[in-house]
Amino acid sequence: MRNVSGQDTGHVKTQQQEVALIKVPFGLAGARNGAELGPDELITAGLKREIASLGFPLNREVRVDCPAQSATPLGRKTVKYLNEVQQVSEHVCQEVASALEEGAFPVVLGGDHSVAIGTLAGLTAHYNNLGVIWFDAHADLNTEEHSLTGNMHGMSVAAFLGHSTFNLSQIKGAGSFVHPSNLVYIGLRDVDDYEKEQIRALGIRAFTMHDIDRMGMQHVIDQAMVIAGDGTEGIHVSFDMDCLDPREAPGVGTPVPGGLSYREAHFAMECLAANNRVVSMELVEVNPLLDQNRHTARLGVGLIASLLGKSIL
Ligand SMILES: NC(=[NH2+])NCCC[C@H](N)C(=O)O
Ligand SMILES: [Mn+2]
Ligand SMILES: [Mn+2]
Repeated sequence: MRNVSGQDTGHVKTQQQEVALIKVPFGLAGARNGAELGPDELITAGLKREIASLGFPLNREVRVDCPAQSATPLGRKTVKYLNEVQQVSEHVCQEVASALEEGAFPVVLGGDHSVAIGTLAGLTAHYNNLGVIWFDAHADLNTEEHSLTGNMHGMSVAAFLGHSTFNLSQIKGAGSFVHPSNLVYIGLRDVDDYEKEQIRALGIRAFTMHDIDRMGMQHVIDQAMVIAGDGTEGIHVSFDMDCLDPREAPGVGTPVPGGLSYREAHFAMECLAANNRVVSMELVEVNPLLDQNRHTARLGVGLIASLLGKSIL
C-alpha cells in the first residue's frame, strides 16, 4: 500500500498489489430490502475509476451468486435465512481465499453485514492470527438465541468469534475463530443488552461514540491499530456504513443518530492507509432504496479510496 506520501509501505500492500473486487449482492440478512443493490450502486458511483486512478490493477471483479428472497424464510423461525447466509458465506469464503492466494487485496462489497461471515471465513483460511477493526453503530454480536430480530446481519461478529451456533466452523474452507483480544469496535451507539454483557465478558475493546467525542478520532484509531495490529498477521477493516451519522449516510437499513462525521470517517481511513497493516476491507449496508441522490454510495467510494491511500494532496 502507498502511504500518505505515496511511498511504498512494505510487505502488506504495495502500489503494484492487485485489488480483488468481490461483489456480494445479498440483503436477506438485513432489516430492510435494498442492501442487495449496494455493490452495483458502488460501481455506478465510480469505485472502479477511483481504484484505477490510484494505480491498483484489478485482480478480479466477481459477483457472488446470491439466492433471491424465498416465500418463507428458511431456518428456525427466529433466525431468518440461515441456509441462504451459509450458502453465500461459502461462496464469499472461496473468492476471498483465492484472491489472497494470488496476493491480492480483497475489497468485499455488501450487501448486508452478514457478508462479513464469508469474508472472515476466507481471511482465516489464510491468516492464523488476524486483527479486525469493526466500524459500526451496532456490535453485531447477537446469537440465534439472543437476537431480538432474527436478522443475521446482527450476528456476524458472534459467528467469527465462534460464539453462535452458526459460526465459521460450519463454513467449508474457513480457518479458526478470531481471538476477541484482536477485535476492536469503532462507532458503537446502539447495542443490545446481551451484546453489552458479551463485550464485557469477552473483554472486547470498544470505542463508542462517547469515546470518540471524548478522545477524538486520532487517539481512537491509533489505539485501534495497536489492538488489531500488534502481534497479528494483519488487519481486516469491516466498515458498516451505518457507523456514519445518518445525515452523512442516509442510505442504510438501520440508521442510528449521533454517528461519525464525514471527516472522522475519512480521517480514520487515511490513518489506516498510512499504517500499512491492513490486508483487506469490506464495505457493507449501502441501501440505494433509502439513499438520497446516491449520496451514501458516493461516500462509500470515497472512503474505500481513502483506505487505499488516496490523500488530499
Ligand atoms: N449490521 C447491522 N446493521 N446490524 C444491525 C443489528 C441491529 C440489532 N442489534 C439486531 O440484532 O438486529
Ligand atoms: Mn453491522
Ligand atoms: Mn450497523
